[in-house]
Amino acid sequence: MSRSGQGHDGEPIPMLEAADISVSLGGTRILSDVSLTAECGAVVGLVGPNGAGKTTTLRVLRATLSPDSGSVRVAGDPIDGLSSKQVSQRVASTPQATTLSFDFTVRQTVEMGRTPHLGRFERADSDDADAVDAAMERADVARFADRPVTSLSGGERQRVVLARALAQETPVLLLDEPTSNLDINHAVNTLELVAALAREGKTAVAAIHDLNLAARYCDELVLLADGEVRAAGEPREVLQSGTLADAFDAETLVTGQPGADAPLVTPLPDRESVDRTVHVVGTGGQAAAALARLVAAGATVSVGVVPAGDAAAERARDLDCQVVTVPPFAGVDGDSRQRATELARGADAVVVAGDVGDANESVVAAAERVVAVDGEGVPAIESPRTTVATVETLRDAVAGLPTDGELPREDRRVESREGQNR
Ligand SMILES: Nc1ncnc2c1ncn2[C@@H]1O[C@H](COP(=O)(O)OP(=O)(O)OP(=O)(O)O)[C@@H](O)[C@H]1O
Repeated sequence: MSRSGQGHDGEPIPMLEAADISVSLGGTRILSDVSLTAECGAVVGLVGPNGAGKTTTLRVLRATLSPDSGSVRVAGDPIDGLSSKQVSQRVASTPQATTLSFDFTVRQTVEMGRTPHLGRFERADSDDADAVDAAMERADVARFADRPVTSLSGGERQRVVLARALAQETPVLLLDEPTSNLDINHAVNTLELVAALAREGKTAVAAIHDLNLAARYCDELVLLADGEVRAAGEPREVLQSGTLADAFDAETLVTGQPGADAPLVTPLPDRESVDRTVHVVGTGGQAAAALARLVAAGATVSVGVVPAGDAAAERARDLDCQVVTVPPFAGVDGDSRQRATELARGADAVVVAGDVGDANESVVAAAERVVAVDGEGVPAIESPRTTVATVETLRDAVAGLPTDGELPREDRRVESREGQNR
């Protein structure tokens, strides 16, 4: 092993590196030119739909499957040049299905993790016992130590196989769906443990189905679909609606996780996209919620005038919408009002939500059609050009609008004033 951790050029050697891996099984191409790099101390998440090739990639990384082409290096050394014992001194893995069918106790099962450190027929010593105890403690299975593994629940067994991998004391951990059977508390604890192990210097590659847990706990993600890498990088770079639509064939809304610097992916029902341009006028949480719904529905959304830093302005920025902002407490200047008015005039509809403010009166007045989101601060406007909706029904209200205006502009102005005065 290249213990210095540095190559000849002074660059750090990745702890695990796969380059251009291709695999065919039963005559079918399963992986095509898959590459990934896990630096020392990193948690890399493998994400992607069922059948994408995550488990197959992990099998190649732990050398239980030889690729047709491509190479894997562990700490700089080609894995195919290592004996199986050497591989298991460097790489520990947990399988996807935890079928521990033999009637071993939890302790005996975790002790199996010490095998790569023992000579043939050599007995475990106190160092081994300490490693087993520590592993059981960290995976929260010490209290089951003397129970047969077959008596444990699926989630408890999953933690036992993690303990077995930890007892192996390898620099690399490969985890296939480590949280699939776990309740949310144990899922979070398990990934917190993986993150803590990484901070202590271990390198982990984990196949994780839950994109939000993956986003929160992985330094980097590799998105696989149809055996190919579709995106790789920091979670924020990888988890984007367009990329996810392509890989999962599903509509998602990507926003931010509360209390964490990580994206939040919300799957959305598979419905036809709303092909409308909408200008949102309003501030606060309700306007932010309205514009998120509209973006998720496929509408082209602009926002404003809105004070910079307002929830609606922040959400618009997150979702890459055109937004007209003014500095907080600065009032609306003529130029900003003019730009927002043009956006409203060019849109199929203006959606008013949350606190609209007097300064936006002319912006609303420029609208061909208005959808008022009923709620605190928004009057239930009634006029031929105005539809009232809730945030929940907003998508259908906008989808149902005609794209061609039917009302002459003079009428619109009158109705607008009526609407504003109530
Ligand atoms: N031995 C095999 N022979 C033929 N096809 C196989 C074999 N093993 C796996 N496959 C196929 O390879 C593809 C990738 O499987 P893999 O288990 O790597 O996907 P995955 O991303 O881990 O999926 P999941 O999220 O459902 O666990 C699947 O279509 C699977 O059916």
